[in-house]
Amino acid sequence: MSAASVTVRVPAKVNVQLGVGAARPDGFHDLANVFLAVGLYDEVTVAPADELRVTCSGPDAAQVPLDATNLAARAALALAERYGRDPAVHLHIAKDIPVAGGMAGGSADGAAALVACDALWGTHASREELLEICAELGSDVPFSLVGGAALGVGRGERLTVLETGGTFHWVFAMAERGLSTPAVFREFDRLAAGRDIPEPVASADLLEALAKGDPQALAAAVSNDLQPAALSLFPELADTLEAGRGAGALAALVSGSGPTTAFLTRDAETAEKVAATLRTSGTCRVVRRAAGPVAGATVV
Ligand SMILES: C[C@](O)(CO)[C@H](O)COP(=O)(O)OP(=O)(O)OC[C@H]1O[C@@H](n2ccc(N)nc2=O)[C@H](O)[C@@H]1O
Ligand SMILES: Nc1ncnc2c1ncn2[C@@H]1O[C@H](COP(=O)(O)OP(=O)(O)OP(=O)(O)O)[C@@H](O)[C@H]1O
Repeated sequence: MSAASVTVRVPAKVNVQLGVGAARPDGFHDLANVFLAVGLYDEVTVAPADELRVTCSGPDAAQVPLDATNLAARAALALAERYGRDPAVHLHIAKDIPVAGGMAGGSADGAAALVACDALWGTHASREELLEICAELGSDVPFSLVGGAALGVGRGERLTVLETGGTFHWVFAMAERGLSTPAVFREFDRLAAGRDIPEPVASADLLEALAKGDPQALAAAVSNDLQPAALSLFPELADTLEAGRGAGALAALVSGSGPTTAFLTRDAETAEKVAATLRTSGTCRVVRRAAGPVAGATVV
């Protein structure tokens, strides 16, 4: 690409707590969503072109839409509209984050494209403006911009940055097929029917474990209210969770809306052992290791 291109690197996320409230009148759910950015990355490169165009490379590229529904394209269009720019750019996504895996891959590309177009066009949008556009694009998009660790409330888009006292080592098992986020929330509603759903609140123990950088304490506090819904739609994930627990993970949970499963380990060596066991378990498609927190969308 020409010298006038800009590349932004953006991480995946895991939800260490996903507290879900009852469905709101607008169909969304109030959340207590504790995000941790982990070192699995997409890279979005933007360069001037004759028209808005999206391309994608990587093992899951065939599953990524290349039309105006792509979150990277939507981000470019949103920024162009706000600043009266011509949105004619080529956006290339080098995708390493699993697609429809509950790791905010599309959201990551939206945040990355926004930062890349802002740099390419010299629009110098403020952090607040960028976060506002991110929230319009999707509930997870603001966190992809910010990275690190954060509590998201409302739809998950209203963020408070959290302190972390160390690095946490994770293993991620990608499943044979994806799960649709709206379908998982719908299944949550079905399973919750007739029950009183309390307001979700962030766990004080969990926030303390993050602040201390204590993996054992974090493992005792992680939770995901969408996990029963994801397991209901994808029962085989229980075998993956069991294989990881058996291999020595401190905690095993579904990542966000799934179907990627996440395994928190004591240290990097244990992560390698858990990854090796999962790879031969026959319960998943691909196994990756990643540590977090890491920075959000960053120009490289
Ligand atoms: C499951 C999580 O990934 C956890 O971080 C997010 O809550 C989902 O974030 P996302 O993919 O950015 O979601 P959005 O694109 O905003 O919404 C997709 C769909 O998920 C459901 N949704 C999402 C967020 C939320 N707080 N309540 C919901 O019910 C809605 O059906 C919505 O139509
Ligand atoms: N840039 C993109 N990369 C991947 N999927 C995209 C992108 N833009 C739009 N999509 C659409 O979004 C759907 C969900 O993909 P994504 O990888 O974001 O899921 P996810 O990681 O489960 O999301 P989340 O964790 O935020 O709920 C895809 O099936 C695809 O149709």
